Amino acid sequence: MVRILLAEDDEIMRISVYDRLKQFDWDVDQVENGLDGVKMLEKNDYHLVISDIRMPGMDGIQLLEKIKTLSPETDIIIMTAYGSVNDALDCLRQGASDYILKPFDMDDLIIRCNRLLDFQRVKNQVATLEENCRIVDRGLVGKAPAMQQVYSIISQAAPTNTTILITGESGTGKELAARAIHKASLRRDKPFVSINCAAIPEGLMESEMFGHERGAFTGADRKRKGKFELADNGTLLLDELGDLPGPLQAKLLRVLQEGAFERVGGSSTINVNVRVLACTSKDLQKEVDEGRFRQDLLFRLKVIPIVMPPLREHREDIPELCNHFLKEFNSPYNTPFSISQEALSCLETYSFPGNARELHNLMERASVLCSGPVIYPEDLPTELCAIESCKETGFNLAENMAIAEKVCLRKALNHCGGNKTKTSELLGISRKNLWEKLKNYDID
Ligand SMILES: Nc1ncnc2c1ncn2[C@@H]1O[C@H](COP(=O)(O)OP(=O)(O)OP(=O)(O)O)[C@@H](O)[C@H]1O
Repeated sequence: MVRILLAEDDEIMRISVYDRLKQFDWDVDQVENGLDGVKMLEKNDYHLVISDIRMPGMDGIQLLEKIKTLSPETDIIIMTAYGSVNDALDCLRQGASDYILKPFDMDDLIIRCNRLLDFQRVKNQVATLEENCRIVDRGLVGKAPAMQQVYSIISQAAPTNTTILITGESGTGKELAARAIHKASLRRDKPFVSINCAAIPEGLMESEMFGHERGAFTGADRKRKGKFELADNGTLLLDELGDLPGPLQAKLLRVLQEGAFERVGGSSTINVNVRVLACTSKDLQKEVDEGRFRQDLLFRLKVIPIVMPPLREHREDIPELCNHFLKEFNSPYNTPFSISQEALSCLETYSFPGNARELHNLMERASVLCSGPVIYPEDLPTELCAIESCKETGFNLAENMAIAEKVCLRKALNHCGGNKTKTSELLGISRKNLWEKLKNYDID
């Protein structure tokens, strides 16, 4: 529902604007001065503030400054008398969205309100679309059978409202899978909200999840919606669920069963329609056996389980993943980044304890350190290259020297932008000698 704050000291004016605004399906609060306006803004979220400039105590200009810090998303319409247009222009410069000269036609004010509210709606839609595009761009990649199994469960389960528990080692793409489920569900145009149960201190977790009323605890100077309310009609991802403190597990179970909860410090029951997805890299059955996790909650959550495979179990996806990750990084060369076969063979023998996230980070590092658009073994951490070079050559000195020579030639050539005359000068060898070496090592 649209929420509007009206600040005006002139009672007749205030009541007539209030009555007109109330004819719409808008929730309107009214105050007589800026100080009371600030108090209301600290407690509530407003789409729009309509404020007079001249008011006792705190005037409209000071109120405007406060709004810009307390609630930068809120639009402000300034009401001003004909003689103080310059003040109104100052307000526009300081971030007011519009002004209206008194006396005004109420319909004129309503048109201005609607224009700003429409613009807010469009801005929100654009933000949702951008977020969705970002998710599509960063979708799950991989064609290996282990990944196909994941896609198949996602496509069957996504259109339902069932709770899904996604498990797997760190970096295997659990959060991406959760986003993919939301994107493929009927809730795709509604919010996707996530909360990391491991990153928030235990004392704040309940308020993060369920919100709080004003004064619920020291420092709660305004009421606040929790993630469950923010995700209403959409999807809520409980990331690192294995770290959810015991008392909250009981409250979560109730929301999952009844769709209802109370804010911290509140007594009224709030009903929500939220699809819950949960991720964890912990073995929840073990957590149950050791008394840290509720068995009934685990049963409720794992109606449909998805297990993300570790990268070492779908190595065949490494080349596709590399190219997918490399697209993220802007190449300063004329061609986009790509990876050489030799670098791929280094990666294919590595165990990847950090899974696809580690591969992503390796590609980011390589894209910064490489001296051309192609990633070679020397752009990977030395441990990885060492594994590969020893695998191929053992400890034969001549063969290891040849690898070093090849790396040096390629780096020098890249450094000189492919210019062979400059490269031979840089290396201190003749152009003919360089040409022979390049041919010998099959370097273009
Ligand atoms: N199959 C995949 N396709 C594309 N990118 C992937 C894939 N798996 C993981 N990633 C990438 O790896 C990184 C980690 O992914 P994500 O955060 O989803 O993993 P996670 O399993 O939730 O990790 P954690 O348990 O540590 O939170 C991200 O950059 C993600 O884009």
